[in-house]
Amino acid sequence: MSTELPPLDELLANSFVVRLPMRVKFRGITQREALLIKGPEGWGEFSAFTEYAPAEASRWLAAGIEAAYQPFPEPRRTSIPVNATLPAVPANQVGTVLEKYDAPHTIKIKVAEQGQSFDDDMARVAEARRLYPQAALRVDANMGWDVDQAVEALKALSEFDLQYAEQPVPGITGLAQVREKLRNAGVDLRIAADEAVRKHTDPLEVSRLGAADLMVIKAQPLGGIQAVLDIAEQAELDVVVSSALDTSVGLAQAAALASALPDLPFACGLSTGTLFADDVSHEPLLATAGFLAVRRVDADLEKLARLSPEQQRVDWWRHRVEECYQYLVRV
Ligand SMILES: O=C(O)CCC(=O)C1=CC=C[C@@H](O)[C@@H]1C(=O)O
Ligand SMILES: [Mg+2]
Repeated sequence: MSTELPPLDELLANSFVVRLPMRVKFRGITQREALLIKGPEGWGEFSAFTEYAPAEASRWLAAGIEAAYQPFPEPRRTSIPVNATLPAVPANQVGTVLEKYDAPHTIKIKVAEQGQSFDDDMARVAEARRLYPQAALRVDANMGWDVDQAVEALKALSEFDLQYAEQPVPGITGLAQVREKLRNAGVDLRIAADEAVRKHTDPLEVSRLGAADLMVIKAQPLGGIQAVLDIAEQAELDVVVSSALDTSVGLAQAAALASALPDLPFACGLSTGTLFADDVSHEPLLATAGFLAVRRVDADLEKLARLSPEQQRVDWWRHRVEECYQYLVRV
């Protein structure tokens, strides 16, 4: 990366910190912070989750720099099928949350949330199925189960006809075990790897070991469009592009990634703009009837000013850029 890195002071001079309010709690947060970079090719986003250490967060910075300084790749498609994302809300809120998405054909439902029970998951998925009988449903446990819990839970949830289950347990071997146990029990449910790809030192190990059926790939966590296209090319598994809960600027980069892949067999998790109550552009990247346009998104300066958090958070993000930049210089 070091040869392509712009000077740090140039990056900082063109950086803007925002905090977006969310309509509904997701991943334990109700406000999403991000640092946006204005570059010669357009806007880029750096929004590694605040608990991530610099080594991991630096890949997100590389992605933000790529978006601001490099053109997006030649698209193979101009519109991307996307899934609605349903946070781990109580069953009686499922309708209200999903109503915000325009005619979703695919819905990803969070399950195994800390502090909740398996009955909560069953009720949430049952309600989504009742309201959207034709939709493809998938679940994401974010590693919230152990192997036995996952097998039991997924056997029961399969009743609702699931497209796949994302990262039911931690690790790569755990995924392989869940997959095999489900097969042995006669449950033919695809397993997708997410954290086992984006948080692993080698994102391709899942594929090499055949531990899952699908790989979730994300532009920011994996270091940008080019890095992910390389991973996808080497992977022997189907890939699903997903968001990193980015603002519309980051979603545009993720949609550009999806637009450049040779095959796009599954709807992408890029409808998360709907989870925000406000965004960085007057033309946020939101799906229409389950499809997202492939286009650059420019942040609006008036919005950026209005969404700027207190100075202490601005300083924190700028310092984080400096720390992550040092990592990228060394790579
Ligand atoms: O894939 C989607 O439908 C939306 C994106 C999404 O679920 C996520 C975005 C950001 C952080 C992750 O915890 C989460 C995921 O696990 O896939
Ligand atoms: Mg996931």
